[in-house]
Amino acid sequence: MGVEAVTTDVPPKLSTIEASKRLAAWTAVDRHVKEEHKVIGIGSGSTVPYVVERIVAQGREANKDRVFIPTGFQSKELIVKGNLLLGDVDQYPRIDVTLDGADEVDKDLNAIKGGGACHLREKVLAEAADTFIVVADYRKNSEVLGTTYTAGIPIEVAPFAYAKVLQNLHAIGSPNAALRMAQKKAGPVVSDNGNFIIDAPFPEEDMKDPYTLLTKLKMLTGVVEVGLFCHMAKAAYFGNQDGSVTVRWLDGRVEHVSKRASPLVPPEDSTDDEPSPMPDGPLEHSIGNSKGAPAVNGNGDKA
Ligand SMILES: O=C(CO)[C@H](O)[C@H](O)COP(=O)(O)O
Repeated sequence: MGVEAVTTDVPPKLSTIEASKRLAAWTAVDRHVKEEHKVIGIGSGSTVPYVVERIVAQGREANKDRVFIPTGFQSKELIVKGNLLLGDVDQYPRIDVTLDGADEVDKDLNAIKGGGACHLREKVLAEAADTFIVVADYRKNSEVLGTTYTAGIPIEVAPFAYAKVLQNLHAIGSPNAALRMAQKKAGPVVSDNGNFIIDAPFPEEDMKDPYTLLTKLKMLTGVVEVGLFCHMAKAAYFGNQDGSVTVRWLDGRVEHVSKRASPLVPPEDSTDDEPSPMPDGPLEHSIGNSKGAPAVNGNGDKA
């Protein structure tokens, strides 16, 4: 039996930012979590609960023979509370699709991740997936990384090596790199893997070439993983304030899904669409890029 058509109950009123997160998450789930997908990676952060909410709404039948792989404590809880089957990447090193949040995404779909200190497991699940999809609100959609997320690049380090790595980071261009301290505990944040996190801000010139920076940081002995995800996501979905969704694809296309096509808009509301910054095409959304990319269908496959 196929994925059930999801009824769009009018959801509770949310703040604009929360509504944008939900919009991005629901649109991405509707397009990328298909009947044939049986192993699904679930990321971390405040957008991911909406991902799980939408997957649960596909119904018991759709989810009964699926297994869900978490990226940490939070997503494990979401999976368990959603009555979904919990699995581990040990058992399922190949994942059909992983959906995750991000702290910031640049125009080339590079992302900063690790604001929640989960980026080691997040990167493993992103890499293990045939398709990795990022979901976020409009504030995360940037030209260059480090524009809105200014805390620095999250770097997971072996506790034994943290002082040495900090010294290395100060020497290679991040003088303000610092150990992330816990809020309601004396001492550092400890990741789900028992490691420490360093936040390392770098100047814009480094952030413009995140792949080079990533390779440099990964070479430091004691670094376990770096919260720069380069060339990994197939697409990033950003929920906008006006109820539309901007989708950036890995090949450079930028798609605008109008409010009219949103899973959140009940049919009777579909005519009072606000003017869209980009024209609506015949597929209820428009695609544009400077390379004149071909039209795509709702899954991002060539139409
Ligand atoms: O990388 C992450 C955790 O390590 C999160 O995905 C990232 O921090 C985004 O979270 P949010 O959706 O709450 O902004």
